[in-house]
Amino acid sequence: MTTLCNTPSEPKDGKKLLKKQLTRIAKTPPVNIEFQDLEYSVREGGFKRDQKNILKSISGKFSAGELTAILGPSGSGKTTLLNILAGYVTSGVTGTISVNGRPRNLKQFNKISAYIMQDDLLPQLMTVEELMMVATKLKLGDKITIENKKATINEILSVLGLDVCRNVRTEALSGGQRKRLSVALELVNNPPVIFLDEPTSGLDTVCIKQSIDIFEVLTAQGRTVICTIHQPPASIFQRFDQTYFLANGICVYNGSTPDIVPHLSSIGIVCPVTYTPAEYIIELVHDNDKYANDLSSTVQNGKLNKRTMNISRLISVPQFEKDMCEEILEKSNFNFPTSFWSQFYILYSRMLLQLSRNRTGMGLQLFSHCVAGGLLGSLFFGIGNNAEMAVENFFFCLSVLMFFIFTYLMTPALTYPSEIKILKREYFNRWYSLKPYYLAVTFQNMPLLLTLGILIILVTYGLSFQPVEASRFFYFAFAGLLLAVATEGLGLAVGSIFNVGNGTVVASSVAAPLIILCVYGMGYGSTIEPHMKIIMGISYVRFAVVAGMTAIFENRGPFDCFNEIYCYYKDPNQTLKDLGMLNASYGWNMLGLVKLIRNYGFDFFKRQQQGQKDDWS
Ligand SMILES: Nc1ncnc2c1ncn2[C@@H]1O[C@H](COP(=O)(O)OP(=O)(O)OP(=O)(O)O)[C@@H](O)[C@H]1O
Repeated sequence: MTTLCNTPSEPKDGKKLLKKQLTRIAKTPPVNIEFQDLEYSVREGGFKRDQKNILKSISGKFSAGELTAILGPSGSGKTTLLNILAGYVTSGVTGTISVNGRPRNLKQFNKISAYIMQDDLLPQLMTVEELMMVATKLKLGDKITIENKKATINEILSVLGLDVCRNVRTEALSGGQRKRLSVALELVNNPPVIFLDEPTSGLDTVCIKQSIDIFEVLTAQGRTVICTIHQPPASIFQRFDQTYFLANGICVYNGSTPDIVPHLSSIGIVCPVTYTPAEYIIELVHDNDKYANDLSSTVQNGKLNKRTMNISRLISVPQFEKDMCEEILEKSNFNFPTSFWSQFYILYSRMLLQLSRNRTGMGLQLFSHCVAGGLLGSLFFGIGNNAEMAVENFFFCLSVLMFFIFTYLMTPALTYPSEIKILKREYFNRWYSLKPYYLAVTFQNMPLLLTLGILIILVTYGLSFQPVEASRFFYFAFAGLLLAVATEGLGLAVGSIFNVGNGTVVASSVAAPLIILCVYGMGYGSTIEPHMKIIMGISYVRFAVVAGMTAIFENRGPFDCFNEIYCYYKDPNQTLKDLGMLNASYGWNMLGLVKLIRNYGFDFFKRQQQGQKDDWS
């Protein structure tokens, strides 16, 4: 069966027999989405002075029980329309969007809809079943028993044809399996509305057919399934109940798929027999505003729906009377099904599992710490009690802390940008709130950071012959580890805001002034200008260096002098004085460091929230 322009399409009567059903998650209220005079514009160009209209006063309605395709040439605004309907983009949008006849309440709507984005980014190093279990635990909450959760997972995996790869890790899945897994993860809490951006891109025809089979199953159970799609093959195109065509931000067709050819004929456009209607419309309107405008006026830019038959797959929804549907939607409050600590526990366990499986990453970190430890230990070997090496002793302290800065600033700045996409998808689809995620991400690297941090401090402290006093070692190690934690927070902040390329530049540009400010006044510490002291307070590295130096130098006996006639740095306080660190308080500097950790972490957290708000509230 094909849907070339001269062949009739397969009728949609809602009675098509489905091979597999989702019985455990089948109940869902019908949700109809209507939009009127939707406009979206962005500012672009130098100084963002030019206004670009991406969607131009389009209207339309997508109903429950209908599989809808949004089609159009590249750049016509398909993804933009989906982003707006899903609530992912809200700023710069005008017009009305209503859900079941009422203005869309975005918080409620987010709760009842799922948005599967084009980048099917999935957490690495986890199997299909493990990911499904995480999604089920987060989305179904503690009230559902583990047996029920497992049964739900089994059913979804079976219907989506993923049971054969349930123990396969995500990086080994094929493109089609990854896309289906993205759908499976969102299905566990049975969203009545599913948006899919290009769910078939990069798949072969067999995989596309499998995906459409699944969408048909979901639609027939009362869901509203809307997906953007590039030129679909004939056999796929005819399986969509409704098509919404865009060209350059306007709607050129809105109606049932089988009605396209008669509609074109009625306005004098004869679709060649070798084309599918989708291909032909795209070719007609591509770079041809006249055709696009003419076609758009025939459907009043989406206000008119061209359909001559009932295309809904729903025969009736006996279990959901109208009032009941509204009640279900009303009750969709903003609460998460799991508590704060459950979310933290589930997310933290997932992060630890991923970390523990990243053997290469752990091996590299261990290697870099061992190499750096050996290098620093041999460079500063035996200087710890030598008065002539007092300045080198300061460099020793500085070098160990610099190692922490570069290691823990660059690693998250480079690795976090890909994580942030997973966070955006999961948070947008209401898997969890940001606070437990932030807490989990802050603590995720802690076990490794503490182990490797103590290792390098132990090696360098020992090889440089620093005082063998447990308290001094503890204070020095504590300053170094706290600096590493603060720096990792800063690295996360950079990684969450910038992509890898920009993040690298920003991270090194941030580190440079912090280090310059930290060593300012070296050698003339007692004469540092008051305003510079204030500016130096910005550098949290300075707090750690002062705390580290105080830990090693304060309240200790004189250094060994090999030249008895002139031994300037015999008194440890002389070094501290020349560095401007005499009488500095270890406690206050550590407190300053803790405060900055809190601020950097908080900024990161705020940035996440702000970013999400910009996008959809
Ligand atoms: N934030 C933005 N700033 C500037 N231009 C934008 C922005 N968002 C979208 N656009 C532009 O709007 C147009 C429509 O983009 P959109 O991604 O919706 O197209 P599309 O139909 O999904 O394309 P494709 O099929 O190639 O994915 C494009 O020209 C795009 O460059």
